[in-house]
Amino acid sequence: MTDEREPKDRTGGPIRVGVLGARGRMGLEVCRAVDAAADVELVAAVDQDDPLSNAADAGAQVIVDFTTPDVVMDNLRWALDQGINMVVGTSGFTNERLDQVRGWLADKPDLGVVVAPNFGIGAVLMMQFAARAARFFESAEIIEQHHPKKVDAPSGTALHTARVIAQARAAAGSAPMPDATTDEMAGARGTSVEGVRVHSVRAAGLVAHQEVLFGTAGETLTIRHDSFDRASFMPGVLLAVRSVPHRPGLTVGLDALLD
Ligand SMILES: NC(=O)C1=CN([C@@H]2O[C@H](COP(=O)(O)OP(=O)(O)OC[C@H]3O[C@@H](n4cnc5c(N)ncnc54)[C@H](OP(=O)(O)O)[C@@H]3O)[C@@H](O)[C@H]2O)C=CC1
Ligand SMILES: O=C(O)C1=N[C@H](C(=O)O)C[C@H](O)C1
Repeated sequence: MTDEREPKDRTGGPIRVGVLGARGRMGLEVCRAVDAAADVELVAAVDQDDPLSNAADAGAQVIVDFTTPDVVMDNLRWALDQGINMVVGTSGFTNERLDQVRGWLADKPDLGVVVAPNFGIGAVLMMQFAARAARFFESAEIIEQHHPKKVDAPSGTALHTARVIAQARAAAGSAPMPDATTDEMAGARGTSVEGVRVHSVRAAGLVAHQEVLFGTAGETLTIRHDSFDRASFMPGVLLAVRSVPHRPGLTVGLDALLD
């Protein structure tokens, strides 16, 4: 996936990349990864209080956003208005937000946006395996674990996983999950995302981890993914940066890029 023979931009030069959230945990790692790859070039590193126009002025062809859920939609709108493709890792994407992005793209047929809840290849596979397993089990619960500086809960990955499990169960006509709880302290059963219970753990020492627990008569299946280092996300980010100039419209998740 980091093959340097990948197509570069249409002029044959390196793809010019701007990073938003460039001084954050992910942004710093993305700047390093872009610097280290021969077929992409870091032209702008923008963080809080820097003008977004730095990225457009530097001629960015792709903007990578790892900021916060409260500013990412404004960043997206701005980049599309500037005619710049976007790769978005920032969490907070509801179905409504995705529809809004599709609406913005409707009159920009040459532009592409990739929104990926998780750029870790193992995490993408974990979500695919969970979707495949969903129809075979009566019960499914998600336990996500992250570092305590994470601002959102549940994680974007957990929300996406819950949605794909719910879709697979609906398509299979699965019955509601068994759960006789009637006496519950608030939060004890996590939160329900489209009928799938999600539990969020925050603890020092963690990076990004998720278990999907399936159960049915006499057996359970646990699918677990661990990111121990943010380097785990970089092959996926670079894959999206290389792909997005050739993928008009909205791509959600890395699945289509890995086929
Ligand atoms: N899809 C994936 O694979 C992954 C997604 N994420 C997601 O990425 C996001 C960022 O995570 P993380 O790097 O840990 O968070 P950080 O808080 O470390 O980084 C966010 C950075 O964005 C900056 N920022 C805030 N507002 C703006 C703005 N308007 N313009 C430019 N920069 C801005 C922040 O500045 P300041 O601190 O000064 O406010 C900070 O430097 C989160 O939503 C997280 O869930 C994280 C890992 C992987
Ligand atoms: O904030 C993080 O760290 C992460 N955020 C993403 C999410 O919300 O799922 C991806 C990964 O879990 C790391």
